[in-house]
Amino acid sequence: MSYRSAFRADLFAGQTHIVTGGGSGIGRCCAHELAALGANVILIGRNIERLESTQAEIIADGGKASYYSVDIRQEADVRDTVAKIVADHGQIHGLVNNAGGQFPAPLLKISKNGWDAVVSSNLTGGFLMAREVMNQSMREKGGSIVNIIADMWRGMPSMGHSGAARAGMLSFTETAAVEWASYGVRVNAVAPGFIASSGMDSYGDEFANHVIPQMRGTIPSSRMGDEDEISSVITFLLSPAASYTTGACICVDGGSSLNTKLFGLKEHDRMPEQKAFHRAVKPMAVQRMMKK
Ligand SMILES: CCC/C=C/C(=O)SCCNC(=O)CCNC(=O)[C@H](O)C(C)(C)COP(=O)([O-])OP(=O)([O-])OC[C@H]1O[C@@H](n2cnc3c(N)ncnc32)[C@H](O)[C@@H]1OP(=O)([O-])[O-]
Ligand SMILES: NC(=O)C1=CN([C@@H]2O[C@H](COP(=O)(O)OP(=O)(O)OC[C@H]3O[C@@H](n4cnc5c(N)ncnc54)[C@H](OP(=O)(O)O)[C@@H]3O)[C@@H](O)[C@H]2O)C=CC1
Repeated sequence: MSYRSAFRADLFAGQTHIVTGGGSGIGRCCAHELAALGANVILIGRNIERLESTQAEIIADGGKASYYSVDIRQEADVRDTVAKIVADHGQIHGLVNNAGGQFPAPLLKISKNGWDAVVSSNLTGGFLMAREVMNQSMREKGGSIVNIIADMWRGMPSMGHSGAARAGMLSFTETAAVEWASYGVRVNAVAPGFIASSGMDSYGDEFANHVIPQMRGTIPSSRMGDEDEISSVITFLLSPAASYTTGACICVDGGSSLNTKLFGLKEHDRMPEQKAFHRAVKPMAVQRMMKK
């Protein structure tokens, strides 16, 4: 198995975990990590080619993976797909609600359809997946759900539709954690900061050449995160190490959500040796996945 996880190799042996958006970026990386830890991984997304290719990579690495193509915004399709997954694989132990995305635009340039497309991708879709997994497996057998949100604290300028949806997803996480605790189901969230994922490449040249360098200057850790740094926290939350953790949100952002925009740390505030130190240090010290 080529994915070098920080966790014990048989952590999820005999378990089935669903990763939405598992064909690319953070979801693909997480699918690799869960498979390397023994899980039977179910990949969900719309683009069959990407799902097929991630499945093939995992199988080539000696892991178990299947995929189901579905748009998480379509209620009946989500219900039928979860039913198929349960029929094919039995109990669902974990759900990673990672699928989502948005387009950069100021509020005044967002049409109703644009708003709805983003809110349904990042809020309604996650709710539908969680409700169906709960109704069709977890309410009988327990499980763990991890919702991926974003750094939307104090607003998300230029991505206001996404910020509103992610804030909603955090509230959903907290409500579900309370309502579903007595079923043995834990529900937590992970809020990534700026992660150098394949998804980040989808916003065009202006974003890559101007917005990303500007954002990088506001990150106390002086670098963007890597996909595996999100995946390891998802893995922790799915695992028994987090058995008393529910309704929590872990920010995985190199400190960026704490850096005040007014008088906060900027790139030019750092001493040259501090910059070099921060760039050199990455806790796990290995780049486990190639970005795709
Ligand atoms: C700081 C970074 C933090 C976060 C990083 C990440 O998340 S990383 C990576 C995460 N990955 C990604 O973000 C992946 C990339 N993102 C996506 O795939 C899309 O943003 C999506 C999720 C909305 C797709 O939804 P969909 O296929 O249903 O969309 P559709 O094409 O059917 O259009 C529906 C409506 O939206 C409108 N509209 C669409 N684009 C733009 C635009 N640029 N401008 C203005 N409007 C736009 C479109 O015109 C239409 O409205 P209309 O004309 O009928 O009034
Ligand atoms: N990278 C970053 O810095 C950050 C990322 N995030 C969030 O993390 C998650 C993963 O992002 P990342 O890996 O970077 O980006 P990607 O664009 O690579 O991943 C998004 C995935 O979601 C899937 N998806 C999107 N909409 C749907 C849908 N309606 N139904 C089913 N699948 C869908 C896509 O697959 P397909 O197109 O095949 O359907 C794709 O695999 C996203 O929710 C993202 O917004 C949050 C904060 C920061």
